[in-house]
Amino acid sequence: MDFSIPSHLSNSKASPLPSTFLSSKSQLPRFPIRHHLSFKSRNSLKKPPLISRQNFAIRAQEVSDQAVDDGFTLDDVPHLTDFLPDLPSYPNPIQKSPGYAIVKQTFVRPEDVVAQTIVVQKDSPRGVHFRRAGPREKVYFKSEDVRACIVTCGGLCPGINTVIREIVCGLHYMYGVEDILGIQGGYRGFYSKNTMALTPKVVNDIHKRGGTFLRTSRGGHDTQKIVDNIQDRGINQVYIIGGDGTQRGAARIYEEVEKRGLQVAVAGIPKTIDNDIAVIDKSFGFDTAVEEAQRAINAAHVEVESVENGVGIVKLMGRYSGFIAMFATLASRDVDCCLIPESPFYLEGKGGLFEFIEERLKENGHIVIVVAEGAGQEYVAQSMHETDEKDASGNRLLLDVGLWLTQNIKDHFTKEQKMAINMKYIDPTYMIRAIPSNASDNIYCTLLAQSAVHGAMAGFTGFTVGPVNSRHAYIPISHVSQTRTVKLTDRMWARLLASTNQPSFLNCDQSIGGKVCKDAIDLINNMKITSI
Ligand SMILES: Nc1ncnc2c1ncn2[C@@H]1O[C@H](COP(=O)(O)OP(=O)(O)OP(=O)(O)O)[C@@H](O)[C@H]1O
Ligand SMILES: O=P(O)(O)OC[C@H]1O[C@](O)(CO)[C@@H](O)[C@@H]1O
Ligand SMILES: [Mg+2]
Repeated sequence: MDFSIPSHLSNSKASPLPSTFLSSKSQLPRFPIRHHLSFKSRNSLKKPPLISRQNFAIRAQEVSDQAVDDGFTLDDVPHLTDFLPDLPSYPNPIQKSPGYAIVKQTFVRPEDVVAQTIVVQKDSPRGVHFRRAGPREKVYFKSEDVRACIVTCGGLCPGINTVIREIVCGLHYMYGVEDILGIQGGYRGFYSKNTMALTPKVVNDIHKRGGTFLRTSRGGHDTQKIVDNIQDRGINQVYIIGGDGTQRGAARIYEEVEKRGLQVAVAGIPKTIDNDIAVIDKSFGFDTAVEEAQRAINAAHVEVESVENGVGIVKLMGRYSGFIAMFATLASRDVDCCLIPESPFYLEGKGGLFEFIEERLKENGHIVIVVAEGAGQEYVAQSMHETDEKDASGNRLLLDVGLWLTQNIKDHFTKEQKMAINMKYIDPTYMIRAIPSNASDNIYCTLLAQSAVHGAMAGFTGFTVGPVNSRHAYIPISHVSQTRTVKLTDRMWARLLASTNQPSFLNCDQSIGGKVCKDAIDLINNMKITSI
């Protein structure tokens, strides 16, 4: 095992690091390293040696006294040697693979990190950084000893099959791994279904299909049973593709694996159609879904502009986050109003939706509204029989805001005999996620899969891979299991309002809309101003 300090770090002249990275005394990198203590078991484990890995020479505790006050933090991911300090390493076989043999810089430099915030001011602290993803000089598995498995959990998303395919091909063609198992039907598949052998031949065409080749499910996460099964089957690399819930489950698996001291690398690949995963730039399949949503919006627009007083409503996915609706609206320019879960709205009175619809109908003869499925749930609940139904994973089941909105608009205009309207309601929710990924998502999926494979082979564990400011990084799982929502105070929402010229629903004069407006204003006042 090579725990020595890389030569370029022990010699300041040869170091590629800027001088501020280096301590004048030791010439070691002065990175304060933040480990994820949310993985509680870390504390109880034996401390690794001072210089524990090939990549970063010293650990947080030891560098704290040397750390320069430039606010640089490495938000590090765990490594197998943290709890298996005597694990041997091997030269990375990738340098002999046909693809990489001629690459100029085959390996990611150990000190390469990715900044979480790239817009900074001259004097601002350097901030949080993540390890850059990619192949490392040393690996902690012999190819012939690897027994990998792949599991997909949660809802569908374009590109899952591409990720599966590229994990299999990446393991096989880059690292010569031949033993790869598919876990079928989500987490519960670990202990209730047979596995299937995955080879490049088996997965060759699957990226052309929507859905997941391995099938999926919600619920059924039993950490003990899953890790028992991993142990019984001799699996030592686990690739887990799924959303925020899945990543929380992956964190539990990692913790248990560490507790049992198993040489098992746990790698998460973030998947969600809602784009609600924190830290990463964007989730795969999101662009494909937004593109597919254009077809529904376009259909609504064609319908409503061909009739008198046409009102088109398109319901799109987005349980707690309105990213699909927001981006589909911005992309389309046929949408007059976009309603998302994060932005409260109201129907009646001044500044309300009815008033806006009437104005647009008078002005243009038609209107298109995009509504995210999670929008306005509290109002729907007031008029429908509220239930507290949850899916198998514990996610609240949503009431149908599309039908509710359609009915309320119809009632308003017909009952009050204001004007005869022509309502067209389109609900393409599942259609936008059940398709194969587009070209750019396919490439993105390939990068995610290959980065995950490099990370696991290099012995990293308890990590999720994803792009942060366009560079792929290894991110502690606990970060990405938080739900990201649209921030009304970010410029992107302002851009949408400027594009549609829809009401912001912040007029608090009316009694009917008053509570909702007040909530919205309170919400905005309590938000930190950020920008995109
Ligand atoms: N806190 C948790 N601990 C352990 N497992 C969890 C946790 N939350 C969710 N899971 C498991 O993760 C799997 C997927 O969760 P969920 O159905 O919420 O989908 P998701 O991964 O969030 O994807 P999406 O929301 O995009 O459909 C389920 O099998 C569920 O049991
Ligand atoms: O497949 P199901 O269980 O109907 O889930 C639908 C949900 O999954 C998502 O696509 C992803 O969380 C949501 O947008 C949607 O509410
Ligand atoms: Mg989720």
